[in-house]
Amino acid sequence: MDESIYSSVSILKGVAGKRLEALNQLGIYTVLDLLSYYPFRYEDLQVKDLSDITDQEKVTLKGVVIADPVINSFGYRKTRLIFRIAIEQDVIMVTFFNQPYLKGQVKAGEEITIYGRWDSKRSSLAGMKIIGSKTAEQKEFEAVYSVSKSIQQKTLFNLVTQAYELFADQIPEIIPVSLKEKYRLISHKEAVYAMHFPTDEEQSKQARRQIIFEELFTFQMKLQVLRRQEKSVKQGIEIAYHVAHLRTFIASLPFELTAAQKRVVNEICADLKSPYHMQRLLQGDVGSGKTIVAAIALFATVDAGFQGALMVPTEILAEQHMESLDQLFDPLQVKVALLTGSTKPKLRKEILEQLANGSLDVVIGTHALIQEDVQFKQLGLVITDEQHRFGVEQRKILRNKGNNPDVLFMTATPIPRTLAITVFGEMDVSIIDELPAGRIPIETTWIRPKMFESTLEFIESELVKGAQAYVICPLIEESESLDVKNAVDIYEKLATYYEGRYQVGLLHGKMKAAEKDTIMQQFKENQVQVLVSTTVIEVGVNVPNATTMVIYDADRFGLSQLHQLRGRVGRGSKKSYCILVANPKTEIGQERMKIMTETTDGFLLSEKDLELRGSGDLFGRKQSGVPDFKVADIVTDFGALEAARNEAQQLIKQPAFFTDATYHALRMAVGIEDTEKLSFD
Ligand SMILES: Nc1ncnc2c1ncn2[C@@H]1O[C@H](COP(=O)(O)OP(=O)(O)OP(=O)(O)O)[C@@H](O)[C@H]1O
Repeated sequence: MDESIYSSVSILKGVAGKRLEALNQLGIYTVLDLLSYYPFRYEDLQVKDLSDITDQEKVTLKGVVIADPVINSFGYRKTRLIFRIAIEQDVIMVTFFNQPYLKGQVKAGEEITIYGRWDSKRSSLAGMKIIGSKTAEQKEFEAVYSVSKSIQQKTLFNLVTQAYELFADQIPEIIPVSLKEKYRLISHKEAVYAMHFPTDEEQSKQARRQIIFEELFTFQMKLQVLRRQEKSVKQGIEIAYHVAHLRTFIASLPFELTAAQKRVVNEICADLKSPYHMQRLLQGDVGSGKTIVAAIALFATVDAGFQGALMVPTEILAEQHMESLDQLFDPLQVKVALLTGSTKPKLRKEILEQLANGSLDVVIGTHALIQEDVQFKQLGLVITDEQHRFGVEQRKILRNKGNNPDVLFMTATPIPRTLAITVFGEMDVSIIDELPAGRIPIETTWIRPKMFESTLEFIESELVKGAQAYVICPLIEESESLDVKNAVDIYEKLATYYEGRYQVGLLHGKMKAAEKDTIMQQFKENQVQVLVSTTVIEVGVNVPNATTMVIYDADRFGLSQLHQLRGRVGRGSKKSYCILVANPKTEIGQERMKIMTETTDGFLLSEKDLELRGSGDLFGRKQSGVPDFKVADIVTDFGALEAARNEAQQLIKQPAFFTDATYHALRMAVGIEDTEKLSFD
């Protein structure tokens, strides 16, 4: 018989047609899916003492039936089954509406356990179900499933029961015995049983522990397998740079690298030199100095005779990187070019030719880099900045442009460790966890919109000292053109206010690229002192002379985004300020503002963001590939996540730990076709 736990649920009795459809809608296709469809909560059926319960609480009470019940009819075909029970010295009334058939279970002199809603004024219980009598076995917990209109709790529960009875022995055990012992985990079979049919709280806790670990472990194994495949199937490029050249280059920089920068440079360079394909995520808080690390990696690549590409999400950022890299590379005869959507056709053609014949060493650009006609002679390294803004597909296209070049992803959004491990688990991670010396922490204040006028004076007190300021405009959800209107209004207001003393500039997404460049350039050169902008400047912009950041509607941004915006100031040696203008209506909104004023630690903020908003909101769950675990939660189960990751990393090197059965279970869970080989070597 080839019916198995991996077969369609339709092999169960009573599953066909509409019911099958309803199950499918809940994501239940196979018997295993059904058994893994866990209750989202349990009804506590533990018997309570009368002295411990409050009015309208749902409780379980146990007593002795005083006399046989009576049935009253009322209204149209409505009935009331009424009886009294004695609970020690007390007597209470119990009423069941419209369930006259229960009469047979209620017998004078017998013990009975009833679940219902307590009415303390009347000393009565509105019965919901009889959970223990002479004829019914008593449970302390009852599973509650999230169901749809087309399928009922009871039906689902009965199907789960049927599936368990038939297929319990086939419930896959993925976790090797050695790990189970180490983490004192029960078997998956026991866990599945206890998830659906727990008899006490302890059992249900043990079950959750097992399921959480199993989910996280399976996911981490999957990442490890993918990564192994990537490493073994595709050999990377060996970038054999000259250490002495690299040292000279680093020594020529205008500043000494921080210890953290040195560490990540070492990590990246070791990867470049190895014949493996590098997939590394470089994480660093705003202003921590990632650009220079990218520059060093690009230099090493060029030194070894390869080309490098740096892909960024906005033209403004591309321009900015072009400028700073050109300054560094020009004296060394490293040729750099900028390629964006607004590069003129003639220049574009030239750049493409030079990339193809190898006379251009480094190209910096936006998504224009991934167009089909862009070909490289010897692409060795691809760096993508702010990688979560690019889709996976776009990254792949760029990667495929060479002979499997090394890849470095940079992100200024401090991804919480929890997320980094889950989402980017297949990558190596380098972290810059230190800011260059001499930075003064940014002072953040939160004001109400009506106090905005006073900020104008404050800004001026900074302008007087020769510094510059950003003003980020209110957000309009529905329409970018309304955002622009807001920006224009504020721009006009400020331009009038500072007229004759300071120049105010305006920047928004609807402007042409050339206009944006001009205004950015003017701001960089301090010809414009106050830049009014929509959020287009959010990522990467580096004007160290700017010391004030005013953010309108601050409560409508996530903490990570606010931190990004705030990170545009405090990039030099001058003291900087951030003013949040907001009138949050919700408590969470207020808490967010408060947290912002209390810390400038980007990692802490993004952890908080995750707590307050949930991981889905941080990058958009679908895009980020944050897996939808059934029970595990990457924030609260962080400890288990780390353990699972470490174990997966070890185990992938020691396949002997897997028995045929666990190996098969893992293969099924990871979703690897039979024809593919799980690569362990
Ligand atoms: N080791 C260092 N010592 C002093 N200044 C440094 C050092 N490293 C970088 N800087 C300077 O710090 C500023 C911020 O660096 P950079 O623009 O690379 O930050 P970033 O990590 O890209 O930040 P963001 O993600 O916000 O763009 C720049 O002006 C840069 O020249």
